[in-house]
Amino acid sequence: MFQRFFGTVSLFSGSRSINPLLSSIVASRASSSAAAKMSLDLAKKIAAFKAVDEYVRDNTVVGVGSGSTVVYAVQRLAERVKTEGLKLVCIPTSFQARQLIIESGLVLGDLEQHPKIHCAIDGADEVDADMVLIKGGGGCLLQEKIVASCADQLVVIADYTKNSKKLGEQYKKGIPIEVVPMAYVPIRNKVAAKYGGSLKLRMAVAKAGPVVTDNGNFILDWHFPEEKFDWDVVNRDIMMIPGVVETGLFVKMATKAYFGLADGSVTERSA
Ligand SMILES: O=C(CO)[C@H](O)[C@H](O)COP(=O)(O)O
Repeated sequence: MFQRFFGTVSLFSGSRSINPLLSSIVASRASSSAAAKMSLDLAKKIAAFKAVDEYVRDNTVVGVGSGSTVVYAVQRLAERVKTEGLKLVCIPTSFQARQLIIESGLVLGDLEQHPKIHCAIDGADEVDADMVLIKGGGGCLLQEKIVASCADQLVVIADYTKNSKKLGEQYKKGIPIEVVPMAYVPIRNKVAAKYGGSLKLRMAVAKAGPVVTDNGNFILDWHFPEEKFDWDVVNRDIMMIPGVVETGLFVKMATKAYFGLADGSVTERSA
């Protein structure tokens, strides 16, 4: 059947001849996935630009989140500093954020000098109808939550794939839980026994073994069962287990969320 459709294609035999029909299918798949990525990137960018334009004021301390959407927020911050002469101090939430701040020529600060942040701008893996967030897909949840907790306002920037009615509807990788390495097995067992589902130790991609966070810890991704949870209670419960450092559940923290859409517009949700 394969041969009838594609002719005697030699993809698997090492010959250089590729059937024109097959190569056009491959090319069109590649171009549609490139188009999808472009539309997601545009969605991230417009959400990030809008958040920076609407929330960042002169002479303020700004928390800088982590992830691919935050790259656009930093780009806009740097543009506004240059064109409007804004005086900002930027507090990073990760090694990545620190590098972005430095490379963009923004002023780098820390919580020792600036324990009070006016506005933190950060991405999210999912935002539900009550503005509960899953964060930590990029493994930076601990510092992100610390910075958010010091901010008057936490503004979320995201593309349309992060907008959900209920957690788990869009984001399928579970709730990240940062744990002290020696405790990952008992924590895994305790969370599963109390709430069900399964917890997976997050493994590194370009290194053998587990992901090690910026703080030297491991991450368990909790694939929770499909039921109605009170996330505030769940978050508190998990935080009580010895060895848990932080969860990626951000409950009652976000002030505002901006979702960039594929058509170039932005929708908003407020707490
Ligand atoms: O929580 C995070 C990192 O720990 C990120 O904010 C989250 O993963 C979203 O990232 P992106 O903007 O790349 O979609």
